[in-house]
Amino acid sequence: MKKISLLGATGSIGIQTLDVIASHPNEFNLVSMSFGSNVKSGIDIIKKFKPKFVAVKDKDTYSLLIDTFGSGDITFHYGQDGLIEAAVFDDVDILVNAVVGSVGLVPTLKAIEHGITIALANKETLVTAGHIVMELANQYNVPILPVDSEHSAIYQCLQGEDTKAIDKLIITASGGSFRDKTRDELKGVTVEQALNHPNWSMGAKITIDSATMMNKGLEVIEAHWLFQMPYEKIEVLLHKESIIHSMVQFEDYSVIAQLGTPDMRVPIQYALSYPNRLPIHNGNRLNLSEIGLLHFEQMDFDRFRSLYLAFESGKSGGTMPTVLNASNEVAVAAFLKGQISFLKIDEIIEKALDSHANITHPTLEQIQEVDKLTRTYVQSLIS
Ligand SMILES: NC(=O)C1=CN([C@@H]2O[C@H](COP(=O)(O)OP(=O)(O)OC[C@H]3O[C@@H](n4cnc5c(N)ncnc54)[C@H](OP(=O)(O)O)[C@@H]3O)[C@@H](O)[C@H]2O)C=CC1
Ligand SMILES: CC(=O)[C@@H](O)[C@H](O)COP(=O)(O)O
Ligand SMILES: [Mn+2]
Repeated sequence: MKKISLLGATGSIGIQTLDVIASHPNEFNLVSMSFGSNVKSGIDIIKKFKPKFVAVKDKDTYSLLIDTFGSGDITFHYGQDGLIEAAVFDDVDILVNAVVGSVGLVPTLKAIEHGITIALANKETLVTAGHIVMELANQYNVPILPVDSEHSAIYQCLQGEDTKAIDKLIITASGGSFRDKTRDELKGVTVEQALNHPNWSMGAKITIDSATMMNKGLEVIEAHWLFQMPYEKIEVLLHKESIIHSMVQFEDYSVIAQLGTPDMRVPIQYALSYPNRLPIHNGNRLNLSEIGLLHFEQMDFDRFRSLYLAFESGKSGGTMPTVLNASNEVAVAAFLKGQISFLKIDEIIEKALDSHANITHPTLEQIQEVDKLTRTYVQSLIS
């Protein structure tokens, strides 16, 4: 029985992780969890899964939970300290980090220091401080198991392979909600249109990232760190069907791909059951003869400016990816609130990057400072 801590239980990945846990009660046990402000969903989850520890974002939600559940079997906490305690509670075996944004960084680092295996959905953590996370994971010999579908696909393709024989990683991209629009046609697009992803049902932030193609940019940086791969060996291919979740080309030019219907429970479950596989509950079998042709196109870096900015930030390294991530988080939140237009997202990120003096080998404290300053700077641009 693996003891699981789940950060972000009320989110898209969180709910699907709970489905995996519930469908394999002899394999997984939820002992600790966190959520933000979705109290109704949070209370339902607590009643169903009966975790021993629950962390929430703020004190008001914490007080409400104490009123609802009393101070008996479950320990409640809130804020950043709560998130960290939830991550490392009672020597859990696996931390599923499914919060959104760089708030997931410190809990991940603390869990690594406790020797807890990390199942990582929260890609912002690796983007903002990849070198620190990977160095610490090496030092404590802690596996970082990818949950992101493309990275899980690559991880699966690499099982039993010699990573030195990799020619390149090929990350597939659906193209997001506006993949068939020109940049000019993006001028008047609405939040509702942007949230309408063609293949995946996901949280709001990642769905907007997918529409700007920043999601793919973040994934390129995530792949760089997870697989220790130079950027020159990472390619992004437009693949509108989202059937091939990613591929690896080897030096003999053999290509190994992982395919499946778009169902995040598969990579989540693979991370939880690794190195074994388990049957998937109510899954959809991939039927290739029904699908017909699969299509691939090269990426247009002028059309998808965010992808270009992400590659450039990744190659520059240091604190540039931190600025990329923080400016994107603030710009996307502003777009979702109707404060800026869709095309302003790229523009703001580029301004933030242009105005930043890179710190080449930043400490955690420097990263946190740059993250904070970038957020303030971008807020000032917005207002
Ligand atoms: N959704 C998907 O299919 C995929 C997601 N990912 C990545 O996984 C991560 C989660 O994405 P997704 O599930 O879509 O996001 P959601 O927005 O659906 O869920 C985010 C979760 O984090 C909680 N949360 C948000 N802010 C805070 C905070 N400041 N402190 C504590 N908890 C917080 C939310 O709580 P509440 O709702 O209660 O406020 C919610 O439980 C992201 O990094 C995303 O890029 C990667 C691949 C696929
Ligand atoms: C399911 C998943 O992993 C998402 O990151 C998904 O890949 C988004 O799709 P695109 O960014 O390719 O549109
Ligand atoms: Mn992905």
